[in-house]
Amino acid sequence: MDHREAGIPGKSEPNLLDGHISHLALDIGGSLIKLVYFSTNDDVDVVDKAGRSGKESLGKGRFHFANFETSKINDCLEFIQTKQLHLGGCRHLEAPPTDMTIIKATGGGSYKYADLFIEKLGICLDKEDEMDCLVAGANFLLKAVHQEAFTYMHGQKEFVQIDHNDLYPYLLVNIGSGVSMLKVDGEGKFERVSGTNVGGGTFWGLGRLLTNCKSFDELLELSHKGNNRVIDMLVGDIYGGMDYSKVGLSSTTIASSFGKAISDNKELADYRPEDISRSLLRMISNNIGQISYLNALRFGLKRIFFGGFFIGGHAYTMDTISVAVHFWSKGEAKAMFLRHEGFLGALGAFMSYGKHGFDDLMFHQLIQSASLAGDKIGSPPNGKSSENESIECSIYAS
Ligand SMILES: Nc1ncnc2c1ncn2[C@@H]1O[C@H](COP(=O)(O)OP(=O)(O)O)[C@@H](O)[C@H]1O
Ligand SMILES: CC(C)(COP(=O)(O)O)[C@@H](O)C(=O)NCCC(=O)O
Repeated sequence: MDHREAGIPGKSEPNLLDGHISHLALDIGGSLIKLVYFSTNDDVDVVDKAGRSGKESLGKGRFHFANFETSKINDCLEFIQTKQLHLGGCRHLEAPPTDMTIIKATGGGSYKYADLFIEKLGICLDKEDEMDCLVAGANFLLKAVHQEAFTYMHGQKEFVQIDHNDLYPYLLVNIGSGVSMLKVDGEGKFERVSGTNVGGGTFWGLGRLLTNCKSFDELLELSHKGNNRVIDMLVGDIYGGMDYSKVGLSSTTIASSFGKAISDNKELADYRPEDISRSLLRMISNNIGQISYLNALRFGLKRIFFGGFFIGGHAYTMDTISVAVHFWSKGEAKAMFLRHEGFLGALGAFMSYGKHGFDDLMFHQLIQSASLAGDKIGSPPNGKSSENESIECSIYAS
């Protein structure tokens, strides 16, 4: 479990149980469950449509992020129970107090596990469409959070200044278990233009079988120490060490991922797991980068934002995707990454509280609260809460 919360430098961590958890939203995906919740100490007076007033826990506070493996859903239920996050669901002012708590949720698991949430926590999952949520989450982050988007190439990270008047259209590529590609034209205006079944689940699934790794983080760690050239067939391997310059292929370009394995006369056990992992990571990242660019080209899009937990802020993954986009677009298109890349769906589900019962929910005055170190921008690969991050903001109901 990776749990990121609070952490404004120089400020003390809030005791969440003392504070007020106002809302919880979930994204239950094929691999991971993502939680976003908002904590505040303020109570805000709200007036419902019939003119009745009541207290609603919106105000100045912060978003917190946590994630669990979907296969360990019971840990997630326990976390929600222990932190009493489910008490911060949405209950319409008109509703009698005995009514079941409603929690916004998205992802396939919001259907698959709906009964389990009712049974274990008495929570009714209010399902929101996954693609709607991804887009809402991405638009929110891009518009509201300072230094959210960045480019990453050859070890260089550069934050991208987002011009709110010139954000659309863009291509959103969400790399989860599988990959969805969406052309985004505005708030709630988008089309899912493509996807691929070769995604994060493929890396983890194939990698586990080929290396016997016990965790995703272990597999990723291996890739850092590997050399893909041991297994990949390069252009130079085919062309006697030379470039194939007539078509723009250098000798070091991968001609065929895993291609060396056909002629090496070796068994799986003869290859180092490190090299297998690196080759696999590169194959999948490169393929996604290429398909993304081709879709951007289809619609004349210059900007491609990548989300999803597969990226997880990992330098080598981002580098490979960026190089692929750069290579195929001849430098015309840019791959951009998001700091909260794994939480687009969950944030989008959170935003959807605004559609039901809190019509005028407005997100205001967002302040980035955490400074990030090194090249690890997203969740720590080992799943430990070594990096604290949250988004501090104010929410007003009016
Ligand atoms: N701790 C982890 N356990 C499993 N997969 C992880 C982990 N951290 C990152 N991943 C990667 O993230 C992918 C899931 O990304 P995510 O955006 O959460 O998709 P989904 O919504 O399908 O769960 C996995 O398939 C895997 O490649
Ligand atoms: C089915 C999904 C939308 C589910 O989302 P996920 O849990 O992978 O984040 C996604 O896995 C996907 O888009 N797969 C690719 C399917 C395809 O276009 O071939």
